[in-house]
Amino acid sequence: MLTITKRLEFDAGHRIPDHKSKCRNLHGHRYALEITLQGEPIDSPGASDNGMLMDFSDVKQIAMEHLVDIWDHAFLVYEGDSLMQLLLSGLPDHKTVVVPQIPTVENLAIIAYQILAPRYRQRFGAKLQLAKIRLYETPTSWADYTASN
Ligand SMILES: Nc1nc2c(c(=O)[nH]1)N=C([C@H](O)[C@H](O)COP(=O)(O)OP(=O)(O)OP(=O)(O)O)CN2
Ligand SMILES: [Zn+2]
Repeated sequence: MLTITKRLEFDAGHRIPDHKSKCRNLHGHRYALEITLQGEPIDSPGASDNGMLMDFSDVKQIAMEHLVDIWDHAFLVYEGDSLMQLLLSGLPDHKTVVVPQIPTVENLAIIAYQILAPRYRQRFGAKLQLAKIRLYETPTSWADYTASN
């Protein structure tokens, strides 16, 4: 099995509304997103991406367009966190992203996978698949979400 991994970083705010301790407070993280793709090297002599699963710049471009540019410097708020949504809606031009689950690193890794998997599939077909998303919330805390197949 052959995989490649591209790492991107972004900053975002969140809170975990029911948390027993400090994470119920508004705070932010420098998240690191590692995108792992599985497939076979392209065999197309003379092509720019010959010998690659996918050009790392294309891996990055897709993730930036569909996820990282949207989440970077945003506040990620759970759709059930109505108090927080009310507060954020009062801030003019605030960058808020409503997510369908509580924004733990586990749930954000799953959401990132669900957003990105079809994008890579659309551009590069069935020969390539998004095998894993690893999302670091802090340098010592992360979640992995792996394709089930
Ligand atoms: N399983 C999870 N546990 C926690 C999550 C989470 O998303 N999933 N999130 C938080 C907080 O949001 C925050 O990330 C604190 O995490 P923690 O690793 O405790 O951060 P610290 O900086 O305090 O950790 P160090 O041990 O100092 O590196 C809490 N738990
Ligand atoms: Zn946190």
